[in-house]
Formats: sequence, structure tokens, C-alpha cells
Amino acid sequence: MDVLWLIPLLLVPLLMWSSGTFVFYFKKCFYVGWMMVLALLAIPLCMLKSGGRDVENMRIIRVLVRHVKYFLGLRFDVSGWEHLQTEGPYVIISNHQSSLDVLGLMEILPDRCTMIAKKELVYAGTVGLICWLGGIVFINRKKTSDAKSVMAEAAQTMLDQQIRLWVFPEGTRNQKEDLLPFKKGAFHLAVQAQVPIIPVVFSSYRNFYLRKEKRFNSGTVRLRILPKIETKGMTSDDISSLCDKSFDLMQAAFRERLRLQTHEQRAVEGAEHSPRSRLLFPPTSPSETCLPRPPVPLPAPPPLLSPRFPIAWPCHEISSCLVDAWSGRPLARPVSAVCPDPHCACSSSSTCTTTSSTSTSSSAALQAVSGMTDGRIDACCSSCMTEGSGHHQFLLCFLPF
Ligand SMILES: CCCCCCCCCCCCCCCCC(=O)SCCNC(=O)CCNC(=O)[C@H](O)C(C)(C)COP(=O)(O)OP(=O)(O)OC[C@H]1O[C@@H](n2cnc3c(N)ncnc32)[C@H](O)[C@@H]1OP(=O)(O)O
Ligand SMILES: CCCCCCCC/C=C\CCCCCCCC(=O)OC[C@@H](O)COP(=O)(O)O
Repeated sequence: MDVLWLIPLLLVPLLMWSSGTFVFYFKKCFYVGWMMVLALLAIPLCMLKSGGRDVENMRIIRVLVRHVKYFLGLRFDVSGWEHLQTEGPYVIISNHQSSLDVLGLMEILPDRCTMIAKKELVYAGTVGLICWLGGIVFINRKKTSDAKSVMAEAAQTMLDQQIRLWVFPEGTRNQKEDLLPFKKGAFHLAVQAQVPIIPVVFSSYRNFYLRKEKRFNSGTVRLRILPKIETKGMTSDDISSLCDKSFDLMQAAFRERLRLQTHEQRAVEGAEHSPRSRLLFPPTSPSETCLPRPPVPLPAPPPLLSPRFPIAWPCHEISSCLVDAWSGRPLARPVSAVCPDPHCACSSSSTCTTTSSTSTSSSAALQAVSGMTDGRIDACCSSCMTEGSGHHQFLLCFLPF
């Protein structure tokens, strides 16, 4: 009889390993269930701390939610922290793709910041109650006049109690490849309170989360905090232009990121499908895929080459398009090594055309020489130098798994 318990214990890992759809439902159920449990834990803590509804409860919620990403295999990469170093109240606006946004939101949530949410959320069991305790402002989206008066009240409360508000100006979840047109509420709110707007852009989840295709893999979300937009002196006449300006800035950032994601995805797919492409990326004309970047001067080569350890030596030329345009960090790890490929056609000043000079067999050699078996060689920098010894110094880019 006891053995029967082993069946689900074995079945779950087996299904997780074999079925992407199972993983999708498993992770979704886990997420909702675990958030419910966490909310149940948070309720008494919030009651003890504040005795009821209070924006300070968001600190407790923030702490409790922060670890959830690890269970779901998600990472958050934040840039632009400095833009959140703004005193006093402000309105944060961000795009809204899924309820998973809560995880990213909690990564950067400033103190005394709560959200505006649809009123239906208050009925979501323990999560609804914790949202209420956290001071979330609930609006009825179907009744504009009600929503407007609730938001006008919120503008006053922001000033009276020094509160920051997070609004999703798309007004609903959106998994399309572009932002939805913005609703105006967030901008009225900021202008009424005369406080700045801080836009935050979540990168597209499409690399790891596809609702329709039932896919929920591990992945990284890039959160980009943009510079604040001042609203001092603005009136209701400025709402449309303020809304358009914010939209344009966020859309540009979202699209820029999406292009890079497409780029990364192609690299990974290319590496998976073609043995040759393990060493070559981008395979097509760089101008097609690379963002225009200012020319990067070639840094001085490191004095001693240690083939086993990656050297933080920025790639350039072809590989510069593998540099994250937001953070400036290379998306792939650059590694300096002596080129073990006997066919490498490097000369002192020339560029080494890895297309013709590298072969699949050298892939293993390159991995061995760099000691990086946990990464996949996806790019070779196009430049190489001849050392005094006549060895070719080679820059490799490893895309970590
Ligand atoms: C420990 C464990 C815890 C576990 C759980 C943890 C949970 C933690 C909390 C997480 C919470 C996350 C919450 C996420 C929730 C996300 C959502 O619910 S998104 C949906 C709700 N949000 C919104 O809808 C906000 C965006 N919408 C708007 O701003 C809208 O404008 C609106 C106010 C709802 C009105 O809607 P609508 O009429 O459709 O919109 P418009 O076309 O924009 O406006 C029409 C008209 O009205 C003018 N106007 C709009 N707002 C105002 C205003 N505040 N004051 C004055 N006038 C306003 C607008 O200008 C238009 O007029 P115009 O002449 O055409 O310009
Ligand atoms: C009584 C049981 C009810 C169960 C309901 C489950 C509630 C979800 C539970 C856990 C998830 C935790 C995150 C909660 C916050 C998510 C808020 C959210 O993303 O709401 C969607 C809303 O922005 C837009 O909705 P629409 O796309 O317009 O519709």
C-alpha cells in the first residue's frame, strides 16, 4: 500500500521531464497556490504590524514574494535603479503581460508604493485580502466615472500620505509583441498630484512563457527603469501629449529589447539546429541584426593568456551586437584563448573569418582550451591578433546555458 505513494512522486518528475504542457500547468498551479499560501501567512503579519489596511504592509508582501521566482526558474535583471532614487511620491507605469508581473514588481517595489488594480482582484481569496491590506486602490474599469473619482481621491492621498502608486496603463494583460495603447488614468493621476512619472519596461516574456502554446520554461526578465518624466506645471490639456510621450519611450525600449531577444533566440536555435552554427553567430549580415552602435575601440590584449579562465574583455565588431544594449554587459561571455584551429586564417591585422576557418571538430577543442564545458560557443569575434609567438589570439563568446 505504501508503495502507491511513490507513484505520483515518480510520475511528477517524469511528466516534468517529458511534457512541456505539464510543466506549464504545474508551474501555473504552483504559482497561484503558493501565492495563496503566502498571502495566508502574510495576513496575520500585516495585522500585527499595522492593524489593518496600510501601504507599509507592502514591505512584508515584498519580502514574502521575492523567493517565488526561484521555484519558477525566473531571473530578473534590473537596469536603471538610479531613476528610482527620487524623493517623495511618484507614479510608476509599466507594461502588463501576466500575473507573473507581480514577481518583477516586487523586485523593484520602492517603499510606500502600492498599486491600482481592477476591483475583481479583491475577491481572489487570501490574495485579494492581502491586496486590500497592502493598500491597493481598486477601480471599476467598467464605470469610467467611478474609476475617475477613485483616482482623484488617490491623487490626494498620495500627497497627504506620501504614497507612490504603480499603474498598468494598458489597463489589461497583454502578451502581444507590442504595447497596447495607454489609458489616460495614470497621467491624470500624476498631473493632478503634480508628481513625476517613472516608466518601467518589462521585457517580453515570449522567450519562456507562452500562454497559448502552453509553455512555461525558465527565463530572464529584463526590467528597465527609465528616467522620470516631470509633470510640474502641467494641466489636463497636457494629458494627451504626456500619455503619447510616455508610450513612445516605453514602446521604443520594449521594441529594442524585443529585437535583442529575437537575436538571442536565433543564436540559441541556430546552435541547437546546426552543428556549424555552434561557432558562428550571427550567421547573416550583421547590419540586419545588430543595433547601430558607436565604434568600440579595441582594448589592449591582456598581458597573460590564461586559457582556462574567462577574461572580461569586451567583444567588438560582429559580437558587439551580442552586448546588452541596456546594461552594456555582454550577453555571451567573452573568453580569450589561443586559437586551436589549424585552419584559422588570422594574420596580424586581419580579421579572422571564422565562417571558413572553424570547423565542428574545433568546437570541442575550443571548449577544451577554454575549460568551459557548461557554455555553448555561439560567437567568435571577428578580430584576432597574432602574438609574438605566432599564435593566434582568439576571442570566443560563450553563451551560458
Ligand atoms: C505575500 C503574498 C502575496 C501574494 C499576492 C501578492 C499580490 C501583490 C499585489 C500585486 C498587485 C498587482 C496588481 C496588478 C493589477 C493590474 C490590473 O488590475 S490592470 C487593470 C486595472 N488598472 C487599470 O485599468 C489602470 C489603467 N486604466 C486607466 O487608467 C483608465 O483610464 C481608467 C481610469 C480605468 C478609465 O478607463 P477608460 O474609460 O477605459 O479609459 P480612458 O479611455 O483612458 O478614459 C476615458 C476618458 O476619461 C478620461 N480620464 C481617465 N482617467 C481620468 C481621471 N483619473 N481623471 C479625469 N479624467 C480621466 C480620459 O482622459 C478620457 O477622456 P478623453 O477626453 O478621451 O481624454
Ligand atoms: C477564490 C479563489 C480565486 C482564485 C483567484 C486566483 C488569484 C490569483 C492568485 C495568485 C496570483 C498572484 C498574483 C496576483 C495578482 C495578479 C493581478 C493580475 O494580474 O490581475 C490581472 C489584471 O491585472 C488584468 O486582468 P485582465 O487581463 O484585464 O483580466
